[in-house]
Amino acid sequence: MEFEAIPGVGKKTATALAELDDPERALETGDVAALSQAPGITQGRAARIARGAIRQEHGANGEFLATNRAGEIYRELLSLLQERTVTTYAERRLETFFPTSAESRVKEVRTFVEAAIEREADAEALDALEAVKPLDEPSDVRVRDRCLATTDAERYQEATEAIPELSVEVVEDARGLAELARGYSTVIAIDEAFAGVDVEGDVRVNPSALDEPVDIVPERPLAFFAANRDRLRAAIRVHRLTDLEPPCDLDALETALDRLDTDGTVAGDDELDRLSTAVDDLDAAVSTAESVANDHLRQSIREQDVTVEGADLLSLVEQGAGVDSLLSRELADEYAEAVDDAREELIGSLDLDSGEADIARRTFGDDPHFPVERNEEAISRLREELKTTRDRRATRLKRDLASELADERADAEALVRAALELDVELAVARFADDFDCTMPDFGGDEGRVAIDGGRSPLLDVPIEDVDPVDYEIGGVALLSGVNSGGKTSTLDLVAAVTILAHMGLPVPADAARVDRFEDLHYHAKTQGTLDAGAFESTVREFAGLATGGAGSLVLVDELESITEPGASAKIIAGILEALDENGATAVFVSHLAGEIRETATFDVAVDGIEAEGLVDGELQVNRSPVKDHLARSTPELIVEKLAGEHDTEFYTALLEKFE
Ligand SMILES: Nc1ncnc2c1ncn2[C@@H]1O[C@H](COP(=O)(O)OP(=O)(O)OP(=O)(O)O)[C@@H](O)[C@H]1O
Repeated sequence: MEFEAIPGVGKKTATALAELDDPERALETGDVAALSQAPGITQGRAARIARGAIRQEHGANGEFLATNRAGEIYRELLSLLQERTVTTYAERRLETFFPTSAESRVKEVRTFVEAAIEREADAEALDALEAVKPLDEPSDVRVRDRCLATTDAERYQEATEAIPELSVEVVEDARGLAELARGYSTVIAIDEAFAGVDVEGDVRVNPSALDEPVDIVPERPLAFFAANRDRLRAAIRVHRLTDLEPPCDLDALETALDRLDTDGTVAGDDELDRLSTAVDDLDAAVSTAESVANDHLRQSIREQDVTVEGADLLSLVEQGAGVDSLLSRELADEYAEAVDDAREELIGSLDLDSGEADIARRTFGDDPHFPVERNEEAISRLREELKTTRDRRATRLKRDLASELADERADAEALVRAALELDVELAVARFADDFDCTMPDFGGDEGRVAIDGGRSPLLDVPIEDVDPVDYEIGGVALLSGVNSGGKTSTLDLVAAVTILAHMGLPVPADAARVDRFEDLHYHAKTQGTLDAGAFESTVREFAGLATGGAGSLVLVDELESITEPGASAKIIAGILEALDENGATAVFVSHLAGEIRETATFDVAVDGIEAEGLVDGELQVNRSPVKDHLARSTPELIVEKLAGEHDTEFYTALLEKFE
């Protein structure tokens, strides 16, 4: 894939993307988490890149949102979707949904939505989602007791890139390897030429080492899984709590994670724990055993009546023998018992196996002595034996777990990706549910929008208080109506439904048909009369639309305030004529509908939002515009109300002026 062909992707970003494992997949699926793994790319930037890639793939190059107000409505809708996400991933991923006239893209999102709106999740699943984050690659794994060695500069470069966790050393020959072996516990020579060399120390020749990184650095998968343990556990929980199909055996992955400590070492192995404790407690255990023997012996001596015949005593004294020979002669059994006790104490407290116990027994010799003394040499041997067995076991466990986890890596990534994508789906599902949405009929080419029971999610009233609106547009129309009757809100509703439909998303209505438009021009109400310059640029803007607006949906709110009413009506009539001629679809909200209709050279349709009457001085409005009907205005209704209440000629005369 030519990354630089993606809109918004320059040389630097293209190089960063190329560093990813599978950038094509990430771009195609809008996987902002994977894209943001590329150096220097944030999740926000990743969303923009993914959007560019989707545009390119579907030929969706034109900007659908042609005006500021259209862009604002899109952003408000996007926020409503984003508010319903739990993860930052889903928030950013939703930014890859945009309105477009490209049918294939709309179809693609509609397929996604069909599955998404079936999704359900309870509070517990949403809570589990909180802890799901894109997986992180720990960058600080350094292994200092092992190194790679080569004689070749190119191989050196290759090795530093393939295995950055280890130092790579350049040597001249086998002697260089021997020197390295003095500084590192293990040296791995990666050149074929070293095959068969015999060097002192742990020097291994492995020309294919760079292709087997897990064997060389089991710390890599261990560090990866240790760093991501909580995220993976959360993703496992999400799968268990929802109907997501897991990509792997969840129990097996969980068990493997349980065997891993946060620092990347293996946990939960009883034998390794036994050996580690034995090494740590050895000195203390020997001291205790020694005391046991001495206490025992002291007690025996104290309780013993030793009778020595005079001749024997004489011979002992003459030989210069010490009390030890007396001990050996008279208390041999007691001594043996005391030493036995000490040995059993040592073996028992350190929980030694039979081989280790044989060495441990030598800690206390059979020759009687008082006090009983330990044999330092035997203790050293026992310590060495325990340490070697412990380290060997730790290495083996590490390797086994590393290779098991390395095999699980792709599944683990898929697991987290699925959980994060679920959050995107759930946000769409909840949006659809909260606003009672339906999938619109999309794709006709008659320039029509028909909304049945539409409820604008952008209104300033709670959704349950929104009056449903029916409105159908096609061709060019004026929308008249009472003050605060809901004209602007109707334009907002048409814009929102059109934008959502062009995003491929469900719309807040009982039913809707939205034809395909090239773009949406929505002009918000102009605030106050414009000065000459601003007036000129507004007219110019509409001139562009009037000539090139075929296929556009044009929504304009009260353009009349750009200049004085008489001139405004003429200008609006002229714009409508041009739009009508080139086949655009347009709705212009105006209080001058009557004047514009009279000025226009074609039969412009006028729809109206009308008050059904006044109840307690409050307007009762039918929010759905009535077709081909110039709505009565608010002042007229007030006069009508006064005329009804007071039977005076003044009010009747005023009322007649409106007829
Ligand atoms: N469908 C609806 N359901 C409930 N309330 C609505 C609806 N439409 C509009 N409203 C309420 O009426 C208020 C006025 O609506 P809006 O601004 O759209 O009227 P307008 O006809 O454009 O007013 P103006 O003539 O002043 O420009 C809104 O702020 C909202 O509170």
